[in-house]
Amino acid sequence: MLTLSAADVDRALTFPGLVETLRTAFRDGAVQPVRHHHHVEKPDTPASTLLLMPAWSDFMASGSSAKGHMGVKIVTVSPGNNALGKPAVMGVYLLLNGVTGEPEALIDGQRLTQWRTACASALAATYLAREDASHLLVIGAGAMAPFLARAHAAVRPIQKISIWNRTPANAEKLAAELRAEGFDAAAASDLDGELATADIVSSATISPTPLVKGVLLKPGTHVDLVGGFTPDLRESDDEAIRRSRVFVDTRAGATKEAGDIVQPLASGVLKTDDIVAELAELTRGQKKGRESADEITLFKSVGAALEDLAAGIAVYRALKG
Ligand SMILES: NC(=O)C1=CN([C@@H]2O[C@H](COP(=O)(O)OP(=O)(O)OC[C@H]3O[C@@H](n4cnc5c(N)ncnc54)[C@H](OP(=O)(O)O)[C@@H]3O)[C@@H](O)[C@H]2O)C=CC1
Repeated sequence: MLTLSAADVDRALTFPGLVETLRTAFRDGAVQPVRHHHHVEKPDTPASTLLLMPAWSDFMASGSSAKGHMGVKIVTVSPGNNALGKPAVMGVYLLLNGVTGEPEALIDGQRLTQWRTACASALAATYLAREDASHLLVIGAGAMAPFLARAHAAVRPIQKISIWNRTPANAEKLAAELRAEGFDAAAASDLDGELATADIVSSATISPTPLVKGVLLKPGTHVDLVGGFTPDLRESDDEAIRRSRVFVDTRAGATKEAGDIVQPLASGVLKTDDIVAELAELTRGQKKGRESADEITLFKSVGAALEDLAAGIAVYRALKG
């Protein structure tokens, strides 16, 4: 069995490559049971969330077990980690042979998650962001943020990246990292001003209260919400939902787990039928993404085990020798 580190994952993947891998994976589908979502209470730090995310190749649909894989991600989200200077998301991915169940690779789950989440957002942006989107606002400067910047820049002609973060010093640090990679990136202090001018707003925070205020968004904006992963977390307000055509990674996940969708559904601001499409429907051409230059589109992701399986297979194939 291969043991693959974050550096191995970085070596194996490219942003345009993984976007296309995920496009194929969502189009073809995989078996992905509802993930286990456990709340781990602790006396002296905020509760952790423990997620168990299995998926396997849809052997019955393909009619062949020859090329399949099974896999499971064990991932935790511990908001208290930020105060310790550590990222909230930790995890491992175990890839198994689809026929025999033999372990094939144990992959750094944190890094696999960063790549597949960012590329799922970029995949959505290929359907939902304006083709000429050039100003990206990233909200949050944690582990996900640089991956979201790189992934969006791989699918749209991004000229300028603004980064707003609760702790400004972390936004400055990320901006410097992205500038060293050749991006025109700068930390921003005026979130409202940035929301009013950005073409793509990509948010990956653990904020319990909305940061993306819908009233400020300009026509044509694409909003990419990555952060909120429980019904009580929320990155966008009701007005953002009201003004947008709303898309999700999976209806099953987003309508159950994402506060940005669950809360407006509960209050009646959003109806189930208002969710235009999930990624599988976009990739299969069953539903259309952006329909006009002026509409505001909003994509909410909570993550899907199929993304980990597809990314895990891509890493394994690239490195197995
Ligand atoms: N949709 C999906 O598939 C995935 C979603 N996620 C989610 O994305 C989010 C970010 O993940 P990641 O970058 O790995 O996490 P990190 O822990 O590395 O970063 C957390 C970020 O959130 C900010 N933040 C934390 N608390 C608040 C708050 N109360 N108000 C405003 N900002 C806050 C932090 O700011 P500061 O620098 O000030 O601490 C930091 O920018 C998490 O919620 C995670 O669960 C992650 C992976 C996959």
